[in-house]
Amino acid sequence: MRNVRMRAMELRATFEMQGATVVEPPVLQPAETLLDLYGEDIRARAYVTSDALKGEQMLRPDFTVPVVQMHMSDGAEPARYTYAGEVFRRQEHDPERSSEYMQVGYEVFDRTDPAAADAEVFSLISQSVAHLNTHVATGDIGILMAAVQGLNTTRARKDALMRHIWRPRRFRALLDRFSGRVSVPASRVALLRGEGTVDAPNIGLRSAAEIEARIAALHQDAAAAPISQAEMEVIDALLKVRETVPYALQQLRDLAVDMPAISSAVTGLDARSTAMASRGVDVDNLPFEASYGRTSMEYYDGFVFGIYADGHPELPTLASGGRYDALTRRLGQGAEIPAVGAVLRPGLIAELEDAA
Ligand SMILES: N[C@@H](Cc1c[nH]c[nH+]1)C(=O)O
Repeated sequence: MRNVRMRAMELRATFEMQGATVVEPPVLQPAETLLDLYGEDIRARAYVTSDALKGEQMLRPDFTVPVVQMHMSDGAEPARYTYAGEVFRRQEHDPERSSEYMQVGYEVFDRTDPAAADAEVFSLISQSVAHLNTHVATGDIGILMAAVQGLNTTRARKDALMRHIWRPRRFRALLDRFSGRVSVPASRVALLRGEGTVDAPNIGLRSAAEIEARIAALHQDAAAAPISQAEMEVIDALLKVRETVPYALQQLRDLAVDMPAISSAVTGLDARSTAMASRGVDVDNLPFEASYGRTSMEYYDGFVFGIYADGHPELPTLASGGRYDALTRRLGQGAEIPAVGAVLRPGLIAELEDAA
């Protein structure tokens, strides 16, 4: 097989030719400040080690977070960056997958026209794999987030749903509970009635105050009205949207009539499709799934996409990416900038090229 590193450098050079600046974030990254930004899955899969002077360090699980941090501390605007190098993630559930592999990425920080930036990233990345047989999935986490934020329910319930957007089954279970579709477990009912409190020494990780706060939150939640049937129907319909972009847009516009909170996110999808079409993307046949992208990178909050090799369901994505506006805010110390990017996996690309 051809050298993966060389293939990675070639791919990076194509992004450099588009005007991106090459960056080389260190392999060792501060875990205490950065690890939380990835979310639960990556937090459990990062290689973390301690350093007496620098504190907990991790092998970078991706480039996006270090690049955002670098950009927010001293980047000029707008900016385009490219990089190539290894990332590290433990694969405890899937020994077939590598825990160390190369990525080549392209990241755009540009506040002028987010739809155009989405289209730019998508079309450049797609062009890099255009010679291979692939299929694409696209989605928009921002639509689901807007739907959750728009629910007529308590802040605490919305926060819980937002946290679990990334875990579709837990998300579903919460919705079922908040809407009264499933009844409250007997143990919870007993707890709320004040039964079952035992006079035991406090030996757990949580302090007595934390336990009391949690019980108070459960009482508040029990007193809240259920999420209405009508809202649940819109959410159910939204989660099922799986069409080509023009049909998906039609369905989403219909849903926005009943749930105006998603309107501006749907308008964003419309603008992106127009921007993609003007870059030559065949939008009429481009798949869109409202539930797509609820995966390991919890910093996405808008456009998401993945490109897969045809006939290789066992392989991870050849390319994937999305928008992460809120991440720039979290690392920006008051500043923020809309941002979007994606990575290619040169190792998989070279493997498929060799097989062709
Ligand atoms: N960093 C992401 C890919 C990405 C780059 N930019 C935006 N998303 C990953 O490793 O999966």
